Amino acid sequence: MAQGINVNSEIGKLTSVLLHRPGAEVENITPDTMESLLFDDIPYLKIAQKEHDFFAQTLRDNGAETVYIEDLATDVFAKDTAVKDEFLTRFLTEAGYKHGRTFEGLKSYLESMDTKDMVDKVYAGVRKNEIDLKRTVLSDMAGSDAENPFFLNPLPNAYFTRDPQASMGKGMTINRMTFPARQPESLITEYIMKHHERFADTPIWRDRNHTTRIEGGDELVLSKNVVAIGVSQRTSSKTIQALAKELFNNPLSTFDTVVAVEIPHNHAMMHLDTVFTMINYDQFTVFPGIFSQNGNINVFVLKPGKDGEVDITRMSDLGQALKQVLNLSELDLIETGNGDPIIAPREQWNDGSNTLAIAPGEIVTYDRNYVSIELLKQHGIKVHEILSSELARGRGGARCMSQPLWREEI
Ligand SMILES: NC(=[NH2+])NCCC[C@H](N)C(=O)O
Repeated sequence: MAQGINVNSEIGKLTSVLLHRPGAEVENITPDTMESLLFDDIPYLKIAQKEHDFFAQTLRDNGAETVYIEDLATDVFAKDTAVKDEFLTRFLTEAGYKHGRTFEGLKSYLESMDTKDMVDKVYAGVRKNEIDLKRTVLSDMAGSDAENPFFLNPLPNAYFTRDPQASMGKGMTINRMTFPARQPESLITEYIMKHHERFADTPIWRDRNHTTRIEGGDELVLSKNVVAIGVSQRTSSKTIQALAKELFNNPLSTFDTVVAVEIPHNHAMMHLDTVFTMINYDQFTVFPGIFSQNGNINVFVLKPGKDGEVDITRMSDLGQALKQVLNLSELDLIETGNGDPIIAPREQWNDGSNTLAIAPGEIVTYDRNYVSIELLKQHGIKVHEILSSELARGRGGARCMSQPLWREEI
């Protein structure tokens, strides 16, 4: 077991990675809640779990330790009941229950469980018919609250462990998530980072106690010095500038360049890593739909300025910007679906651009995107294909489902 975090690239050999095995939360999605829970369909859980186990096995077979976030949370809460108590109070408060009978009822219900069951329940959600609060309140009988069968909503996006936090160098960002459906996920991260001995002394570049948003799918570590961050549906430009300032001024950080890439703000491309991933020193996947007709895109290069401020240079050529910040003479941008107007958007929708590099030039990706896979192979990439019928319904691929904790240096 490696202590702490070490992620100085997107491509260094992956030796430890954080996952979450999809559980009962996925079966608590309904047609009515699908949209607010950020799903496009309801996955068949049994198959989703098989697919996820196959993914995890692929990572282990290739030398990575797989660490399950639900196990880390269980360690933390089982070890210290005061921490567990504080967590439950905050979790319930953030869910809208500050005190009173519902708060007390939910808290004692969760506390009565074995810690692992409690953690599973936090992910799964709590239905109103699970506990009898012996109360008569209007909100149980009328209005939108009455329509919701849950006291605590499920967290079905938790298997996308990439997003609630992001490893960056020796540290981490713990993210303020955009949508309520995902906000509780990073509270769990906060408790793990604060209380698990594995992460003692890990610097936190930015915590979740902000009103401006950022999600891990937008945070790419291109090198020891350079991070790329998407300006997206989920990550605001304000957050990027504030994070850049922190990274440039914190003595524990090695980063001196942040590249902000503005992408379309929509559900199909909610994060930068759904349209762009790094797969080798000088090779990237890219979805051509992010460029304007003339091939341009808004790219901003942030550098340390005077008096701890940030200097910003605007560019419009992604390739040019990448060459400049990474000191490359050549660059290979490999287009999802070979740039075909039908195949590219279809394969992007099913995360064909979303690859997880496990070593330079070696990636894990969904099997269904066979046109992109063939092209990647032609460009010399070694591809490990994983099963994808059910997992893909949540709109995330191999990179979204993994949070690297340790990568070897490149
Ligand atoms: N890193 C990623 N691209 N994650 C994908 C997350 C998908 C998830 N359904 C959401 O909308 O939040």
